[in-house]
Amino acid sequence: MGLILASASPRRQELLRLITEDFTVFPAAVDESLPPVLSVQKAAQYLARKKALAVANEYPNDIVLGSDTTVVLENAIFGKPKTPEHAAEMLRQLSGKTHTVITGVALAQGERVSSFQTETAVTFYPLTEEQIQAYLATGEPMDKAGSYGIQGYGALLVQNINGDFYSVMGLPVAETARALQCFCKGNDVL
Ligand SMILES: Cc1cn([C@H]2C[C@H](O)[C@@H](COP(=O)(O)OP(=O)(O)OP(=O)(O)O)O2)c(=O)[nH]c1=O
Repeated sequence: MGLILASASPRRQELLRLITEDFTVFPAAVDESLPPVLSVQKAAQYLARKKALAVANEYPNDIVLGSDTTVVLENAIFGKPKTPEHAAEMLRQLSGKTHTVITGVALAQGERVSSFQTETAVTFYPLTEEQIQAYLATGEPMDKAGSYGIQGYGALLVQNINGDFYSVMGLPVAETARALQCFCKGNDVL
């Protein structure tokens, strides 16, 4: 029995390595559309479970970790930008406000699945159009929820966080380590 990370995210791979080097990567290819009745607060955990179960179905003997990070502002989900202008528009909306980054984490083995989510409040400085364009020019926004990376140049946008930095980056490392221990003992994670 091994551990599989069902993620194409290089950040998640980097963060999981803080827990263990002994895992393989098998990105989950799932439809990330959301049921209309699902609240935005539950979307990240819903998608984390969907990713983990999709890969667990392929590898029923292994433990599979799936995760999803969403940026939520005023009850709207900001996913990964489709174009640079879409990214700029997200950053204009996030400017000077506090949003919530929700990261869902799911562990699955066969049909067994257990999950949790963490929420971090992130406050942006008010951003000028010049700052937004300069950040876009780094290329960093394009593969990240909310069009920013707190671990990179995006650090310059952030005035304050309240919660887990690593959860914003893509994986709440300490909680995931403890969840893995619980799951491996046959218990639910939280
Ligand atoms: C908010 C924020 C997100 N991100 C990244 C983490 C995730 O890679 C991405 C959120 O998109 P996700 O859909 O959660 O993950 P992904 O598509 O990159 O990978 P996979 O679905 O295969 O697991 O945004 C950062 O790197 N830094 C940040 O500050």
